[in-house]
Amino acid sequence: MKSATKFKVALCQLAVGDKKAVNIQRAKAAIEEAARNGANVVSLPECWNSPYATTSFPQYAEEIPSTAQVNEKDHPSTYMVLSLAKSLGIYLVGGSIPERDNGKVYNTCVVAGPDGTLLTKHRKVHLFDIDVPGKITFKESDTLSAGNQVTVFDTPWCKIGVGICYDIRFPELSMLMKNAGAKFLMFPGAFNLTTGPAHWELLQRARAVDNQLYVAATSPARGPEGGYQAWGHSSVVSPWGEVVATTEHGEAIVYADIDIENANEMRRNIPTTLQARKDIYKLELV
Ligand SMILES: NC(=O)CC(=O)C(=O)O
Repeated sequence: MKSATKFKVALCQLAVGDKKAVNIQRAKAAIEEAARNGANVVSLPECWNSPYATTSFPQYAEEIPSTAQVNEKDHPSTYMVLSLAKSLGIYLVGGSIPERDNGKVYNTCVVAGPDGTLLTKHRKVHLFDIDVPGKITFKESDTLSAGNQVTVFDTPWCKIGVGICYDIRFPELSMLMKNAGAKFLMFPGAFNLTTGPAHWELLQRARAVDNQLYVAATSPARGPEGGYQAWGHSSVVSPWGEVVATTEHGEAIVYADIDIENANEMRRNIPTTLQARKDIYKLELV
Protein backbone atom coordinates (compact mmCIF):
# COMPACT_ATOMS: atom_id res chain seq x y z
CA MET A 1 0.00 0.00 0.00
CA LYS A 2 1.29 3.48 -0.89
CA SER A 3 0.85 6.85 0.90
CA ALA A 4 -2.47 8.25 2.06
CA THR A 5 -3.35 9.69 -1.35
CA LYS A 6 -1.41 7.47 -3.77
CA PHE A 7 -2.29 4.06 -5.13
CA LYS A 8 -2.06 1.99 -8.29
CA VAL A 9 -5.10 1.01 -10.33
CA ALA A 10 -5.26 -1.75 -12.94
CA LEU A 11 -7.98 -2.22 -15.55
CA CYS A 12 -8.25 -5.76 -16.94
CA GLN A 13 -9.42 -5.64 -20.57
CA LEU A 14 -10.49 -9.26 -20.97
CA ALA A 15 -11.49 -11.38 -23.94
CA VAL A 16 -14.92 -12.85 -23.14
CA GLY A 17 -16.28 -15.99 -24.75
CA ASP A 18 -19.30 -18.22 -24.31
CA LYS A 19 -17.79 -20.58 -21.70
CA LYS A 20 -18.38 -19.13 -18.26
CA ALA A 21 -15.74 -21.27 -16.56
CA VAL A 22 -13.10 -20.14 -19.07
CA ASN A 23 -14.12 -16.49 -18.60
CA ILE A 24 -13.71 -16.89 -14.83
CA GLN A 25 -10.26 -18.47 -15.21
CA ARG A 26 -9.15 -15.72 -17.61
CA ALA A 27 -10.35 -13.01 -15.22
CA LYS A 28 -8.59 -14.73 -12.32
CA ALA A 29 -5.27 -14.86 -14.19
CA ALA A 30 -5.48 -11.18 -15.14
CA ILE A 31 -6.33 -10.08 -11.59
CA GLU A 32 -3.40 -12.12 -10.24
CA GLU A 33 -1.06 -10.52 -12.77
CA ALA A 34 -2.32 -7.02 -11.89
CA ALA A 35 -1.77 -7.64 -8.18
CA ARG A 36 1.72 -9.07 -8.84
CA ASN A 37 2.48 -5.80 -10.63
CA GLY A 38 1.51 -3.80 -7.56
CA ALA A 39 -2.09 -2.79 -8.22
CA ASN A 40 -4.08 -1.86 -5.11
CA VAL A 41 -7.41 -1.44 -6.93
CA VAL A 42 -8.27 -3.72 -9.85
CA SER A 43 -11.26 -3.52 -12.19
CA LEU A 44 -12.88 -6.04 -14.53
CA PRO A 45 -14.97 -5.02 -17.56
CA GLU A 46 -18.73 -4.93 -18.00
CA CYS A 47 -20.22 -8.38 -18.54
CA TRP A 48 -17.01 -10.40 -18.18
CA ASN A 49 -18.54 -13.82 -17.45
CA SER A 50 -21.09 -13.83 -20.29
CA PRO A 51 -21.40 -12.69 -23.89
CA TYR A 52 -22.87 -9.16 -24.03
CA ALA A 53 -26.22 -10.18 -25.52
CA THR A 54 -29.76 -9.84 -24.20
CA THR A 55 -30.39 -13.54 -24.82
CA SER A 56 -27.30 -14.50 -22.78
CA PHE A 57 -28.03 -12.39 -19.69
CA PRO A 58 -30.74 -14.69 -18.20
CA GLN A 59 -28.75 -17.80 -19.18
CA TYR A 60 -25.52 -16.72 -17.44
CA ALA A 61 -27.13 -14.96 -14.48
CA GLU A 62 -26.16 -15.84 -10.89
CA GLU A 63 -27.58 -14.73 -7.59
CA ILE A 64 -25.32 -12.42 -5.58
CA PRO A 65 -26.02 -13.06 -1.90
CA SER A 66 -24.26 -11.47 1.09
CA THR A 67 -20.63 -12.48 1.80
CA ALA A 68 -21.39 -15.36 4.17
CA GLN A 69 -23.77 -17.03 1.71
CA VAL A 70 -21.48 -16.91 -1.34
CA ASN A 71 -20.29 -20.36 -2.47
CA GLU A 72 -18.32 -21.55 -5.48
CA LYS A 73 -20.96 -23.92 -6.83
CA ASP A 74 -23.92 -21.52 -6.96
CA HIS A 75 -22.09 -18.20 -7.34
CA PRO A 76 -18.82 -19.00 -9.14
CA SER A 77 -18.19 -15.47 -10.46
CA THR A 78 -18.78 -13.67 -7.16
CA TYR A 79 -16.89 -16.39 -5.28
CA MET A 80 -13.84 -15.82 -7.49
CA VAL A 81 -14.04 -12.02 -6.99
CA LEU A 82 -14.36 -12.19 -3.19
CA SER A 83 -11.81 -14.93 -2.63
CA LEU A 84 -9.22 -13.35 -4.90
CA ALA A 85 -9.66 -9.89 -3.34
CA LYS A 86 -8.90 -11.55 0.00
CA SER A 87 -5.96 -13.71 -1.04
CA LEU A 88 -4.35 -10.80 -2.92
CA GLY A 89 -5.32 -8.08 -0.39
CA ILE A 90 -6.78 -5.75 -3.03
CA TYR A 91 -9.94 -3.77 -3.71
CA LEU A 92 -11.67 -5.47 -6.62
CA VAL A 93 -14.30 -3.68 -8.69
CA GLY A 94 -15.80 -6.76 -10.25
CA GLY A 95 -16.87 -5.37 -13.62
CA SER A 96 -20.38 -6.62 -14.09
CA ILE A 97 -22.22 -9.90 -14.38
CA PRO A 98 -25.88 -10.69 -14.99
CA GLU A 99 -27.46 -11.00 -11.53
CA ARG A 100 -30.65 -12.94 -10.86
CA ASP A 101 -32.86 -11.75 -8.01
CA ASN A 102 -36.55 -12.46 -7.44
CA GLY A 103 -37.28 -13.38 -11.04
CA LYS A 104 -35.49 -10.31 -12.42
CA VAL A 105 -32.05 -9.99 -14.00
CA TYR A 106 -29.77 -6.99 -13.38
CA ASN A 107 -26.42 -5.90 -14.83
CA THR A 108 -24.48 -5.78 -11.56
CA CYS A 109 -21.02 -4.84 -10.33
CA VAL A 110 -19.76 -6.57 -7.18
CA VAL A 111 -17.15 -4.64 -5.16
CA ALA A 112 -14.90 -6.71 -2.89
CA GLY A 113 -12.62 -5.45 -0.13
CA PRO A 114 -9.18 -6.83 0.79
CA ASP A 115 -10.77 -8.85 3.59
CA GLY A 116 -12.93 -10.70 1.06
CA THR A 117 -16.20 -9.04 2.00
CA LEU A 118 -18.73 -7.84 -0.54
CA LEU A 119 -18.48 -4.11 0.21
CA THR A 120 -21.31 -3.09 -2.09
CA LYS A 121 -22.90 -3.88 -5.43
CA HIS A 122 -24.05 -1.52 -8.16
CA ARG A 123 -26.92 -2.43 -10.46
CA LYS A 124 -26.74 -0.55 -13.79
CA VAL A 125 -29.16 2.32 -13.31
CA HIS A 126 -29.59 3.37 -16.94
CA LEU A 127 -30.35 0.50 -19.31
CA PHE A 128 -28.72 0.61 -22.74
CA ASP A 129 -31.73 0.92 -25.05
CA ILE A 130 -30.67 2.64 -28.25
CA ASP A 131 -31.44 2.60 -31.96
CA VAL A 132 -28.99 4.26 -34.32
CA PRO A 133 -30.45 3.22 -37.70
CA GLY A 134 -28.10 1.20 -39.87
CA LYS A 135 -25.47 1.14 -37.10
CA ILE A 136 -26.56 -0.33 -33.80
CA THR A 137 -29.77 -1.32 -32.08
CA PHE A 138 -29.58 -2.72 -28.57
CA LYS A 139 -32.30 -3.10 -25.95
CA GLU A 140 -31.05 -4.25 -22.56
CA SER A 141 -34.56 -3.82 -21.19
CA ASP A 142 -35.67 -6.86 -23.24
CA THR A 143 -34.21 -9.03 -20.46
CA LEU A 144 -32.71 -6.71 -17.80
CA SER A 145 -34.20 -4.58 -15.04
CA ALA A 146 -32.65 -1.31 -13.88
CA GLY A 147 -31.04 -0.64 -10.50
CA ASN A 148 -32.01 2.41 -8.50
CA GLN A 149 -29.07 3.30 -6.31
CA VAL A 150 -26.05 5.57 -6.33
CA THR A 151 -22.97 3.53 -5.34
CA VAL A 152 -19.92 4.86 -3.51
CA PHE A 153 -17.51 2.88 -1.33
CA ASP A 154 -14.59 3.70 0.97
CA THR A 155 -10.94 2.87 0.45
CA PRO A 156 -7.92 4.06 2.49
CA TRP A 157 -7.17 6.62 -0.27
CA CYS A 158 -10.55 8.06 -1.25
CA LYS A 159 -14.17 7.24 -1.82
CA ILE A 160 -14.76 5.52 -5.16
CA GLY A 161 -18.03 5.75 -7.10
CA VAL A 162 -19.20 3.00 -9.47
CA GLY A 163 -21.38 3.25 -12.57
CA ILE A 164 -21.81 0.79 -15.42
CA CYS A 165 -21.29 1.78 -19.07
CA TYR A 166 -24.42 3.69 -20.21
CA ASP A 167 -24.54 5.24 -16.70
CA ILE A 168 -21.60 7.45 -17.76
CA ARG A 169 -23.85 9.30 -20.22
CA PHE A 170 -25.97 10.71 -17.38
CA PRO A 171 -23.98 13.51 -15.73
CA GLU A 172 -26.38 13.69 -12.79
CA LEU A 173 -25.35 10.21 -11.58
CA SER A 174 -21.67 11.17 -11.58
CA MET A 175 -22.50 14.46 -9.82
CA LEU A 176 -24.39 12.54 -7.13
CA MET A 177 -21.37 10.25 -6.63
CA LYS A 178 -19.15 13.33 -6.35
CA ASN A 179 -21.59 14.87 -3.86
CA ALA A 180 -21.36 11.63 -1.85
CA GLY A 181 -17.61 12.27 -1.56
CA ALA A 182 -16.14 10.32 -4.50
CA LYS A 183 -12.81 11.46 -5.94
CA PHE A 184 -12.53 8.54 -8.35
CA LEU A 185 -15.30 7.13 -10.56
CA MET A 186 -14.96 3.65 -12.05
CA PHE A 187 -17.10 2.55 -14.99
CA PRO A 188 -16.91 -1.02 -16.25
CA GLY A 189 -18.29 -0.51 -19.77
CA ALA A 190 -18.66 -2.00 -23.23
CA PHE A 191 -19.10 0.72 -25.83
CA ASN A 192 -19.20 -0.46 -29.45
CA LEU A 193 -17.73 0.41 -32.83
CA THR A 194 -20.32 3.14 -33.45
CA THR A 195 -20.43 4.92 -30.09
CA GLY A 196 -16.90 4.02 -28.92
CA PRO A 197 -14.85 6.17 -31.30
CA ALA A 198 -17.27 9.07 -30.92
CA HIS A 199 -18.03 9.13 -27.20
CA TRP A 200 -15.99 6.73 -25.00
CA GLU A 201 -13.04 9.02 -24.26
CA LEU A 202 -15.09 12.22 -24.54
CA LEU A 203 -17.51 11.09 -21.82
CA GLN A 204 -14.71 10.01 -19.47
CA ARG A 205 -12.92 13.33 -19.91
CA ALA A 206 -16.18 15.25 -19.48
CA ARG A 207 -17.12 13.46 -16.24
CA ALA A 208 -13.55 13.90 -14.93
CA VAL A 209 -13.44 17.64 -15.60
CA ASP A 210 -16.96 18.51 -14.55
CA ASN A 211 -16.57 16.65 -11.26
CA GLN A 212 -12.84 17.32 -10.73
CA LEU A 213 -11.92 13.70 -10.07
CA TYR A 214 -10.29 10.65 -11.68
CA VAL A 215 -12.34 8.48 -14.04
CA ALA A 216 -11.50 4.95 -15.20
CA ALA A 217 -13.44 2.86 -17.72
CA THR A 218 -12.77 -0.86 -18.24
CA SER A 219 -13.94 -2.54 -21.45
CA PRO A 220 -13.88 -6.13 -22.62
CA ALA A 221 -11.41 -6.81 -25.45
CA ARG A 222 -12.89 -6.86 -28.95
CA GLY A 223 -14.78 -10.13 -29.45
CA PRO A 224 -14.97 -12.64 -32.27
CA GLU A 225 -16.91 -11.67 -35.43
CA GLY A 226 -20.64 -12.01 -35.10
CA GLY A 227 -21.09 -11.02 -31.48
CA TYR A 228 -21.21 -7.54 -29.91
CA GLN A 229 -18.01 -5.74 -30.85
CA ALA A 230 -16.62 -3.87 -27.84
CA TRP A 231 -14.60 -0.73 -28.48
CA GLY A 232 -11.87 -1.64 -25.99
CA HIS A 233 -9.59 1.34 -25.15
CA SER A 234 -9.88 0.91 -21.37
CA SER A 235 -8.51 4.12 -19.91
CA VAL A 236 -7.83 6.31 -16.92
CA VAL A 237 -8.42 10.08 -17.04
CA SER A 238 -7.04 12.60 -14.53
CA PRO A 239 -9.08 15.35 -12.85
CA TRP A 240 -7.47 17.77 -15.33
CA GLY A 241 -9.04 15.75 -18.17
CA GLU A 242 -5.85 14.11 -19.46
CA VAL A 243 -5.87 10.47 -20.56
CA VAL A 244 -3.11 9.14 -18.29
CA ALA A 245 -3.27 5.49 -19.43
CA THR A 246 -5.03 3.66 -22.23
CA THR A 247 -4.76 0.78 -24.71
CA GLU A 248 -6.10 -0.44 -28.07
CA HIS A 249 -8.78 -3.14 -28.45
CA GLY A 250 -6.92 -6.39 -27.66
CA GLU A 251 -6.49 -8.12 -24.32
CA ALA A 252 -4.44 -5.91 -21.99
CA ILE A 253 -4.03 -4.68 -18.45
CA VAL A 254 -3.93 -0.89 -18.17
CA TYR A 255 -2.07 0.51 -15.14
CA ALA A 256 -2.12 4.03 -13.70
CA ASP A 257 -0.61 5.64 -10.62
CA ILE A 258 -3.31 7.69 -8.97
CA ASP A 259 -2.65 10.62 -6.63
CA ILE A 260 -5.87 11.93 -5.12
CA GLU A 261 -4.00 15.13 -4.24
CA ASN A 262 -4.44 16.02 -7.94
CA ALA A 263 -8.22 16.09 -7.43
CA ASN A 264 -7.81 18.16 -4.25
CA GLU A 265 -5.54 20.63 -6.07
CA MET A 266 -7.93 20.95 -9.01
CA ARG A 267 -10.78 21.67 -6.60
CA ARG A 268 -8.70 24.34 -4.79
CA ASN A 269 -7.46 26.01 -7.96
CA ILE A 270 -10.74 26.06 -9.89
CA PRO A 271 -13.34 26.05 -7.08
CA THR A 272 -16.45 25.33 -9.14
CA THR A 273 -18.13 23.46 -6.29
CA LEU A 274 -18.04 26.58 -4.11
CA GLN A 275 -19.06 28.77 -7.03
CA ALA A 276 -22.07 26.69 -8.09
CA ARG A 277 -25.23 28.86 -8.12
CA LYS A 278 -27.33 26.77 -5.74
CA ASP A 279 -29.68 29.74 -5.53
CA ILE A 280 -30.76 29.12 -9.15
CA TYR A 281 -30.29 25.33 -9.60
CA LYS A 282 -29.66 22.26 -7.49
CA LEU A 283 -29.10 18.53 -7.81
CA GLU A 284 -30.93 16.25 -5.44
CA LEU A 285 -31.53 12.57 -4.86
CA VAL A 286 -35.26 11.73 -4.95
N1 LIG B 1 -23.21 -0.67 -23.64
C1 LIG B 1 -23.65 0.38 -22.96
O1 LIG B 1 -24.22 0.26 -21.92
C2 LIG B 1 -23.44 1.76 -23.44
C3 LIG B 1 -22.90 2.07 -24.77
O2 LIG B 1 -22.38 1.23 -25.51
C4 LIG B 1 -23.01 3.48 -25.17
O3 LIG B 1 -23.52 4.29 -24.39
O4 LIG B 1 -22.63 3.81 -26.29
